[in-house]
Amino acid sequence: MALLEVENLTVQFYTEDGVVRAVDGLSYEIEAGETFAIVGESGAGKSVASLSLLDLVGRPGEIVDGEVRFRGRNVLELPREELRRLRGNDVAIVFQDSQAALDPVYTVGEQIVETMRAHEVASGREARERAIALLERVGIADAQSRYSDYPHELSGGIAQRVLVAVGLSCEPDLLILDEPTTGLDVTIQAQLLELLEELASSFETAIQLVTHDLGVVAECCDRVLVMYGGRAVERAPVEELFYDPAHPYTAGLLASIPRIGADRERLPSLPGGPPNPIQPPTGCRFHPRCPYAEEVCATSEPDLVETETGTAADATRQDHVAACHEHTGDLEDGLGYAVRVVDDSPDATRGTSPGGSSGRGHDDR
Ligand SMILES: Nc1ncnc2c1ncn2[C@@H]1O[C@H](COP(=O)(O)OP(=O)(O)OP(=O)(O)O)[C@@H](O)[C@H]1O
Repeated sequence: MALLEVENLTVQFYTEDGVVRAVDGLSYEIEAGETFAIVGESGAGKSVASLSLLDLVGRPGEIVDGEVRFRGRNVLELPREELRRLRGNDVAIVFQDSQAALDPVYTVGEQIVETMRAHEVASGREARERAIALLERVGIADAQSRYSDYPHELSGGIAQRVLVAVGLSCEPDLLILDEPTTGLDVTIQAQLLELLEELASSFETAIQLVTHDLGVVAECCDRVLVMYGGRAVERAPVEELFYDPAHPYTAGLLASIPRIGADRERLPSLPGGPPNPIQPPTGCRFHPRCPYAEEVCATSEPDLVETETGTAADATRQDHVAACHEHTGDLEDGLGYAVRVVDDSPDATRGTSPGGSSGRGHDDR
């Protein structure tokens, strides 16, 4: 049994303009200690999916279907008191806007100590000592004096680290980070990512990292789920996704990262914007933006299938799955992109050849 099992999660918002299906039949799993990324453009449903893990979707939203099992128990059916214990103790969420997430009237130390006290992890002097040790652990210099700082006295990078410390204060098994590096400068981003990697291995904490930035994913994740219009369009181990993207949307996301993909001009860029969430396109939701779309793409929605075999995927498999008619065998002309990733090391060039109805093959040049 995986640490977290999400099955057919479906979340709707009831708005004046109609029903928004923010998350639509999402399934995935996270193993203990694993770093798992959810990527996609703004509005793809990443944050709503994350909030759902702790049953935190408020009105006008509603989880209308699916299960979220943590250690085998459905979070969405837990009694209130158990759910409260789960939040923070077992699963912690760090939101994107760190300044807003910290309470302005409490010092950094008080916020960490209060979290420990509320979850009965530690109190009094012990909590204070542990809080200072945690601040040091997340790389904050002079932790002793930072302990007494108020949130407004912190820079963005430090505030983000403090939030990670708050998140880790109860030693959760799963830490959900929503856009943790947004708004930070590149150096601070790199430091934070390094820190997350280190924490994940030393605390054995699994991480669900939510981001729109595939560059961030490349730095520190084991597996990746790509979302588009509320649905999973691709899921793969991180290397596999970068070297052999199976969905044209993923290829488009990759094309926008500098450095990765020396032959970027051969990848399709992404014209247009995200789909209308109230009236998504028929068939494959990505088809209006897809350079390889054929008639079938507008009329029939592709299932999530294993890219090698074309057989139906389930949440449990660790391998490479995608929702594109190319992999169900229904696309006549195939995917015409090629990815050629040139590593820093001189002899580490790998790539994929252009797709076709015969399937995409490796092209180790
Ligand atoms: N409170 C709300 N009321 C109405 N619609 C909402 C609400 N919250 C989210 N949505 C809708 O749900 C969909 C998914 O939103 P979500 O915030 O999960 O996307 P996201 O992928 O996390 O994007 P971002 O990167 O911008 O945070 C969007 O269409 C959004 O408009």
